[in-house]
Amino acid sequence: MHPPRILLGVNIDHVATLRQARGTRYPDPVQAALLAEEAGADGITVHPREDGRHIQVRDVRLLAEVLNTRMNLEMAATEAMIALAEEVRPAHVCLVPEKREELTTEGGLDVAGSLEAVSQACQRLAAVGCDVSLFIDPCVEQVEAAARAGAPTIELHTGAYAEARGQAARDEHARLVAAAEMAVELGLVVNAGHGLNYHNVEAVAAISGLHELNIGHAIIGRALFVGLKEAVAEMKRLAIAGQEAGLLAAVEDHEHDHDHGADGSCCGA
Ligand SMILES: CC(=O)[C@@H](O)[C@H](O)COP(=O)(O)O
Ligand SMILES: NCC(=O)COP(=O)(O)O
Repeated sequence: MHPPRILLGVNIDHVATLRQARGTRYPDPVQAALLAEEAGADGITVHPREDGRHIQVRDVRLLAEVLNTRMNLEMAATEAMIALAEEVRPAHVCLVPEKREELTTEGGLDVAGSLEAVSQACQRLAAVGCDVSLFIDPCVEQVEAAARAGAPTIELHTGAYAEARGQAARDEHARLVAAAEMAVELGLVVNAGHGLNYHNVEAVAAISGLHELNIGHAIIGRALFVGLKEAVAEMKRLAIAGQEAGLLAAVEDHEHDHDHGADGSCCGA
């Protein structure tokens, strides 16, 4: 059976980065979100940081009123952010680690090391109807902890894969494959994101069991040259093409195993 088409969540943080750089009223991330939806975005992701460097609380409140798809609110599990989520009740909340001095999210949430606190945050958010996801590194320990914390969804941090080259990139890809496989076995919904771009997205979309990719920086960067709608549509085409290629490769592997025996012996002719 063909799995559901992979979804694309568009992160619009960096539209707000440009606005905040001058303290102007433009470009407005809310306008960007509506255009991204028109171009085929399946959801809109925002990450209001504690230091207010891009997305503002005003943006989150307005988006909650006007979005036609779903909001994925990425946030640190602080009291202030949980209160905001309880107020606006986004469809999805993704809990992420946050450091003021970081340029961008450096690693995944240490769910294994803070199981009690993460479980409590998950319960509070689920109580107001949010589907909670945990942004974690692709490692077995964190995937298992996410399942124990009671989150229905994880988002695998693809940053290390995106930054690696050559054999290191293949190794990081293999970690993502293994983490996704384990998460699916544990009954989790599996998303992925961070640092994905027009060159590396297909290999990630090809990973079996992925539900959604969340992509921002590369799309907003490309939008400068081709327009936001085209940038979103192009990314969506690549994600779907990647998923199709992954499915085809899985069928070919299966046929190869059938013809040759899973142990390599030949049983075809
Ligand atoms: C959690 C994550 O991977 C992204 O949302 C990322 O944090 C985008 O926001 P920044 O660019 O502010 O890191
Ligand atoms: N969670 C990842 C995300 O929302 C987008 O990250 P990036 O594409 O801006 O690196």
